[in-house]
Amino acid sequence: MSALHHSLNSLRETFRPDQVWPFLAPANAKVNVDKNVILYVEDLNLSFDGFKALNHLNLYINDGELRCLIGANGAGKTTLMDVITGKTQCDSGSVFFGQNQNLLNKDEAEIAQLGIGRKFQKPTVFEEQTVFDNLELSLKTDKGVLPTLFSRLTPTQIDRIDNVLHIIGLAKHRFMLAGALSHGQKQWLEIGMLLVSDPRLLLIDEPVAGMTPQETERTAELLTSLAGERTVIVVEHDMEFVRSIAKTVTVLHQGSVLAEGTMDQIQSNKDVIEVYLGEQEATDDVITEGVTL
Ligand SMILES: Nc1ncnc2c1ncn2[C@@H]1O[C@H](COP(=O)(O)OP(=O)(O)OP(=O)(O)O)[C@@H](O)[C@H]1O
Repeated sequence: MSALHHSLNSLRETFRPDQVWPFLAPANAKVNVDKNVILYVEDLNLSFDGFKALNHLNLYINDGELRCLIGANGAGKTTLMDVITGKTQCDSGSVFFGQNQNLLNKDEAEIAQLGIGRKFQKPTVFEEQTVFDNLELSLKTDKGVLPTLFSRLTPTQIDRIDNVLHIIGLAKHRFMLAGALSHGQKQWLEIGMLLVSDPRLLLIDEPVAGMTPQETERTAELLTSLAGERTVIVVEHDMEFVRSIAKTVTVLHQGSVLAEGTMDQIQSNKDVIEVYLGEQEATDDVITEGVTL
């Protein structure tokens, strides 16, 4: 890059509107986590034609934790994520991001801008674009940054993408077309596409479905490394994977929290055993050690 380009980029960065006028900056700086809780879900209810998908659900997530959310099909996991991210409206209850941000009066875009990123189960990367371009596109369409789709990347933005490429382990593949990546690598790229906007809270749906054992192991490392600085909620059916990453597990059942604790506590929990024994008996599965979820 020429010296002139470099100076122009620095100037552009210095006078970026959101840096000159703080009210244009991404709102995630304004989340109050003084009490160390980043997500408060209280007495949440949602019925579909009389069927209670969410039923007096209470959930508290600490800032920086990695929480796993498990439960049988239809337990309400996706519906809960939909309400948190503004995709679906609840009937009653409250959802706060930090102590001060009421998510129920915000739309999907505002919630994303506050610093909540969601990754759905299926990767939706742009297959015809390179790994780097996918990340660049995400950065430029990040609603926290003013529209810059056709402008050059600033040095800060390039650094941010480089940093994300290293975090997701795709630095060597930056010029590869996303379509040529393995399934696992596509999932990591999509996590990277969230990371470029520096979210505070990541909601990740079934990250290891369809992955090889090696990819699963790498994903466990990745998600574990993301927690701390960020908060991560993972919805997952693969219990071995959950055991490998989770400190605290929340079990949902019929739209409510059935149990919460370490994986060992969950597997020996009376209510969990009762519910899952019933379901296991119905499907004639064999339970070998504690309860198989
Ligand atoms: N838009 C909708 N209209 C009607 N019923 C719905 C709707 N969305 C969800 N449901 C129902 O609400 C219940 C909870 O569904 P949800 O998808 O949240 O479960 P889940 O725990 O995510 O299950 P899975 O593990 O299969 O993804 C299910 O019985 C589902 O059929």
